[in-house]
Amino acid sequence: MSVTENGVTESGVREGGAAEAAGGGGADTVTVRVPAKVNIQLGVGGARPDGYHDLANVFLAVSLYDRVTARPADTLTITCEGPGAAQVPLDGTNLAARAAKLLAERHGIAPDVHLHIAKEIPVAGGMAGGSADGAAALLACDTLWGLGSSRAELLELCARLGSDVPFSLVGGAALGVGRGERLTPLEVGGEFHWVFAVADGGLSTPAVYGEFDRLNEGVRVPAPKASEPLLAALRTGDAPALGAALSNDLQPAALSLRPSLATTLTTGRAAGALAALVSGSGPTTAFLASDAVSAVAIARALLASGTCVATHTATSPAAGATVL
Ligand SMILES: C[C@](O)(CO)[C@H](O)COP(=O)(O)OP(=O)(O)OC[C@H]1O[C@@H](n2ccc(N)nc2=O)[C@H](O)[C@@H]1O
Ligand SMILES: Nc1ncnc2c1ncn2[C@@H]1O[C@H](COP(=O)(O)OP(=O)(O)OP(=O)(O)O)[C@@H](O)[C@H]1O
Repeated sequence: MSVTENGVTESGVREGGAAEAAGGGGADTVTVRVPAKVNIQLGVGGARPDGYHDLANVFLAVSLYDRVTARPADTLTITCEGPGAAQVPLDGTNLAARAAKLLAERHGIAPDVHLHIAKEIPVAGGMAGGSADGAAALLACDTLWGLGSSRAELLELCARLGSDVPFSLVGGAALGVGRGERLTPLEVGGEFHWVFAVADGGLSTPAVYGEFDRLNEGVRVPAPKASEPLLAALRTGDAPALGAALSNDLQPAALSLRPSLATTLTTGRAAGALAALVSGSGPTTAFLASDAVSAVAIARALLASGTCVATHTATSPAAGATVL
């Protein structure tokens, strides 16, 4: 695994101390594991006056995880390792840092903590990697500082950090409405197998929503609504039916900004995927497989095609943020 270690304080001063980057386990450290998500339906309405879009967002957590370790420190510092770590900001804009500050502020304490992020979730990939780290940091700091916040209190803070953050805390499957932050848990009747193809470089979520608005200029975008056939397929664990019902209203916008993703989608379908779609705002593409063996074959074909830089196989549902 490639490792990038950069200890930087909130004011941007680089620290030494790669030793800070150790995993959890000791009495003074708390490690939280947190999953990535794929949107199995992303229904997007027209732009709201506040710049957000109303969604019918069916989230599914997948077994691809970041780990966030919190340990006491003199000031708030962040380190990050793993693929894409060089693209992760280590200052106060990191969602994990923002989470620690928000929680500390709520309790009138100083956010003096070192947060180490072990990253597996693609950065700026449409799989809610930053959101996952925000949710994980909230739970890790709450545990480290012995605050005992309720689930409702944590969810309220998650929603302030970002639209995807509440789902990273709860995991499983859920329908998100409003800007995606108001969740109703969904029943999942079986295990689903996925392949994720990581693209070269990321896509900015606001840019993809902006492209959605541009493509829909002059069009009356209907209010989004969760698909009944999709929810039924999820409930019964029926992979072919789920494949037939997958949809992402942001996909045309992501493909418009990154046309090469169309070839990745075609390659995965040709390799036996039940269905293929862009994950959230992209550019990661998601492929539903009929079983674990097929998933490995699809991942191999995608990598061999050169249309992506890495692949991950994963299953769903996966548990939300969990203290290890
Ligand atoms: C594409 C998704 O990942 C699907 O789950 C999410 O909708 C994005 O969620 P997120 O990254 O947590 O987004 P936020 O941090 O809340 O918002 C970032 C930006 O995305 C756009 N945004 C986000 C959510 C939403 N319902 N409508 C939007 O238009 C807005 O431009 C916003 O300023
Ligand atoms: N902990 C973090 N991990 C990754 N990126 C972060 C983090 N904190 C802040 N960022 C910033 O957020 C941007 C988006 O990264 P992120 O990995 O969350 O994208 P994403 O997975 O596409 O998000 P989403 O699916 O929620 O729209 C990055 O380009 C980076 O500048």
